[in-house]
Amino acid sequence: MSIPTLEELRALGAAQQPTYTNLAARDAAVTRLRQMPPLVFAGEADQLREKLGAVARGEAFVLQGGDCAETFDGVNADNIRNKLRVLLSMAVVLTYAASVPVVKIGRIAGQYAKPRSSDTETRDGVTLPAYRGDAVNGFDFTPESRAHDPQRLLEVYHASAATLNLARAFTQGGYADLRKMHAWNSDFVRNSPVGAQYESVGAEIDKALAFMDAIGIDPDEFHTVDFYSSHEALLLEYEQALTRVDSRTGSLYDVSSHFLWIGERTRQLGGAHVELLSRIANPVGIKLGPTTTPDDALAYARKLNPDNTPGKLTFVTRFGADKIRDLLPELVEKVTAAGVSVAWITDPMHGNTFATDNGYKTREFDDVIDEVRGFFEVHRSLGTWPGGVHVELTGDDVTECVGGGSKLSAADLAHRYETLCDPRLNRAQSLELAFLVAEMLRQR
Ligand SMILES: O=C[C@H](O)[C@H](O)COP(=O)(O)O
Ligand SMILES: C=C(OP(=O)(O)O)C(=O)O
Ligand SMILES: [Mn+2]
Repeated sequence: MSIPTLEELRALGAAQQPTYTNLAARDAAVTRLRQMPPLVFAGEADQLREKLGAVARGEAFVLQGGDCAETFDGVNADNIRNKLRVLLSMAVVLTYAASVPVVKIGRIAGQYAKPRSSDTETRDGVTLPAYRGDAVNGFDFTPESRAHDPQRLLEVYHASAATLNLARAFTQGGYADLRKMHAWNSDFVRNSPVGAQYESVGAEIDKALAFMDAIGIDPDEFHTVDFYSSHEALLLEYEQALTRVDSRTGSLYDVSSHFLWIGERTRQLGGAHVELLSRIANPVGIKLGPTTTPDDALAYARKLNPDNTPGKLTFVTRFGADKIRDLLPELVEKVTAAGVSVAWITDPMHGNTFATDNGYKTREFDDVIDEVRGFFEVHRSLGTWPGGVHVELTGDDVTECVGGGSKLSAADLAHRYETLCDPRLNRAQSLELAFLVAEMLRQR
């Protein structure tokens, strides 16, 4: 395998790309990115691929989550810690309540570029380029801010490096110690029912740990957590510049992240995104929306995982709660019958987005849960493994998705609607989802 050039990739056709006007500045940014050290090590991507192999075999479950769109402003300790805390808390609930190993992957440290339904946005008669994520342009509604700026690609690199550095410190340096899981949520245990539920899991785990201590078992796994990064591989300039030859093996790795996925809007067979990800050894995912045929899925598997290596390929289905029970069975049946090794994950967010009358893009918590339930039902009926969930969430108490235990209404959304793209589950809704999914897993 060789690294495809940007010219080769562009010739294949690539949807959802920025339109830079200053090509010299674009090329200078790419040249600089090529000199930057890797953000992740190839060996870590290999480890994740092996863990995802266990998922493909039905022996482990994936929790993948984070912002729809990370922002440069969001690169601060509180924001990163809050996101990690909610993800690790959810993982504890799933691991303990369902007794299944959980592979933890953040939509983090690189999730800065967004595909959009429309190239433009109009406000009060003024039309400007749509916001495409901090990797491309600014959210402020001015011509200067909305211009596509290649210098932002370097800022993505630095923001990702800072985020990963703190994530590594938190997960390897003691904060994620299982003995401290009570402290992670102590502030909100008192005023929410799901907090109290979390506290009772914590108490049970404390008892189990005390018992193991007493008989002299103290494994490393209790002190540190294996945590991986992921984002949508959308911007060709960025991902190609960070695709490198691994000196150990001669294989190619995209060292911008451990796991990369291809989005629903850029999954053209024969297109640039599928080509680039077919060349790398990282574990990769592909989002599959309701128009995906079984033949498409088989073609993706041949192209992205020609050796049929378990863990190399993840199918992330995002059909919508109203479609999953009708459309998923045929896909799973034909892929399984062809002997294709794949980890199946559900994204119960992107097929369930709607706008409220008061103008907010939102999702209904019950629809999200219903899609996960449909995903479990289909896999259970076919004897295949429901391998994980992929969710948009934040560690903060935002009001972006309606419903959940606190019954957020459309009128409540104005209170703390902070996302720059899609609505995320807040901290309580995320933990509620974890308990409900743990229950579904337990019934296997
Ligand atoms: O996560 C991304 C969104 O689903 C995608 O960007 C489409 O959003 P839009 O319809 O607001 O453009
Ligand atoms: C754009 C996204 O999803 P999809 O490609 O499935 O629409 C996303 O994950 O934010
Ligand atoms: Mn999204």
